[in-house]
Amino acid sequence: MKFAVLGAGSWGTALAMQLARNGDTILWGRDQAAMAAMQQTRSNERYLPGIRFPGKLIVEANLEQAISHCEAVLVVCPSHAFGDILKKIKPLLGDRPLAWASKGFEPGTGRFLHEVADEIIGDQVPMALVTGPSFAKDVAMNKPTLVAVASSHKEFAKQVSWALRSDNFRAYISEDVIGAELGGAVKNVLALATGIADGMQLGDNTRAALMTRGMAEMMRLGEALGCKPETLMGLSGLGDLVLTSTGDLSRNRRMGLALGRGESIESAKQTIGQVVEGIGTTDEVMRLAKKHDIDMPITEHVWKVVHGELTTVEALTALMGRDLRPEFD
Ligand SMILES: NC(=O)C1=CN([C@@H]2O[C@H](COP(=O)(O)OP(=O)(O)OC[C@H]3O[C@@H](n4cnc5c(N)ncnc54)[C@H](O)[C@@H]3O)[C@@H](O)[C@H]2O)C=CC1
Ligand SMILES: O=C(CO)COP(=O)(O)O
Repeated sequence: MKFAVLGAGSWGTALAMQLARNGDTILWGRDQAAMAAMQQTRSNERYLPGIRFPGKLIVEANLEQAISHCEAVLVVCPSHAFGDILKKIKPLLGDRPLAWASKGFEPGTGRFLHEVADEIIGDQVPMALVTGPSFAKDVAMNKPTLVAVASSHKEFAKQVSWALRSDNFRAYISEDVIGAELGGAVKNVLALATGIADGMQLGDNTRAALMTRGMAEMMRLGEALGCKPETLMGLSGLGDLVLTSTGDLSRNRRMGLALGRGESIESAKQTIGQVVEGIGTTDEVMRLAKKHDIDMPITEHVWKVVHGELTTVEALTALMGRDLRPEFD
């Protein structure tokens, strides 16, 4: 199946490279100059410097051309741009199936991306999402990686998973779309939390505690939303939480590290220079937690730090001072 990958940031480029290891794959990005440079160097020097594209990756700066020459579309943009891109491609999509690999919620409404896709595209085409522990750089460098493909259309999930498959890449399929999306979003908030703790040099015990109790928060919210617990314990939840809470390639972790060292969000954003989904996702996870009356103290205290209501030290003191309770309710 020939994909057009829409979004030529680090993850879109890496996924297009992975698909192109198997067959012709189109990579489209909105920045004409950046696409021309990619065409010339056969690499994405801004996001994945020095890593050459496979021969079957086709760089395309024209959106209509990209879609008309593909059999399926994979959208890989920041979550805040997801709805806009879908509206733009809807008239071009025809009966091509649609996948995405963005992680997060629609800002302002807190809707899951599959809800946004359902509203804009409807049941016009099969849909799936790709998620799990996968740093773009490692995938671009062809390091062994496992992801999950979630869809209510099992056949399309299988097609995506086969299109992505290689000696160093395996994609497991799942029918739990909400669980897969929730895991990939909440782990970004928890990567901020563990990053903050590491930036404050609180040590290994603290990181393990935040990851474990953060996981408990994810599971509580997941239960309220009807997710399968095993999805959250799998690649899209725990797997991605471990990766982004411990791996310094994570932009969310690096944002947390900067906040923990006392830097401002704005200055850290400048330094990182790429999308940090966890900042906006914190608002949307809090919105969901309140709506479903779920206790999520780590998320809540990340929210307070991000919104300047507490310093990192005050947040730590407040979390450590909470009432004692059973580990499992
Ligand atoms: N980088 C990674 O390792 C991974 C990223 N993701 C997710 O993939 C999504 C994209 O992230 P990255 O590629 O890493 O971000 P990035 O910061 O590397 O690049 C973002 C790209 O999106 C483009 N973009 C922004 N608004 C757009 C719009 N309205 N229309 C078209 N293009 C637009 C930008 O021009 C830029 O090329 C995020 O949701 C992220 O959480 C998921 C797994 C791994
Ligand atoms: O989702 C990711 C890896 O699975 C990338 O994480 P960051 O967005 O924190 O870099």
